Amino acid sequence: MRLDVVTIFPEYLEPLNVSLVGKARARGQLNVHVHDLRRWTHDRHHTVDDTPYGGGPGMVMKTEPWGEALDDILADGYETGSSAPALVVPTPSGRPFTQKLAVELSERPWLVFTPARYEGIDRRVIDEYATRIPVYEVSIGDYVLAGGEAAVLVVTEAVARLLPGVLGNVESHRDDSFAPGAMANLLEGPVYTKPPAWRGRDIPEVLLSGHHGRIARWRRDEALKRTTAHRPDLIERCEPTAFDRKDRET
Ligand SMILES: Nc1ccc2ncsc2c1
Repeated sequence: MRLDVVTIFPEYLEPLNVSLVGKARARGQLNVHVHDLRRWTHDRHHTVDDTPYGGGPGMVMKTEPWGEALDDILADGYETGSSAPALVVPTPSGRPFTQKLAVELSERPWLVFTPARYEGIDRRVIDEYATRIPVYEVSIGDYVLAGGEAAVLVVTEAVARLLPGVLGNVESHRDDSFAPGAMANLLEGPVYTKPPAWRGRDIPEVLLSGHHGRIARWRRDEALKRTTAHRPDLIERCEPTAFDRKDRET
């Protein structure tokens, strides 16, 4: 997979050099190019924004630098053998970013991220490229951020870990809170490791029992408890399992 990120804060994307994404890049599973948008400005001040038409607070990112940047990046990708790019526009007004969308994005060969600052990018940029390639406008949540770079880090990690060979233990996907299966749509319950006792706190007995059926049931019960407490909206979406059917029979 090829990833391009166009930003006025390239240093914000340094975390893409470390950990899971960094290792995937080192192994050649991910090809990441971070571009400074100001490279495509031509004035002394490297201007990327201007006041909004219609008035109002803040500034809007100008069309010209984005257009020149995206044209160059797409041309470079095509020339070097990449194909089927999609634009990923991080924006608070986008569709919610979910595990399902992470899976969809992970199946694409090339993503071009356009994190904005200020009040956003002039709409004509997105409309222009939407005539050529798929555009995903994506929100990572309902809160105020200064820009979209943090969202690029979130989306990139969620997508990269789904790429074949990136996660060592193929089982790791199975237990994800939002991956398909018995624990789908449930929040993960508590986890424990050695030492067996710590400041007077022991490990739940069932986890030491070696009884895999009981352990699986306990984990699902704990996940149901946690989900009921923190995300009741997910409960009606979770799949009934053998445990639930037995409960209904008894
Ligand atoms: N403020 C804010 C909230 C969510 C979000 N998602 C992508 S960019 C962004 C910005």
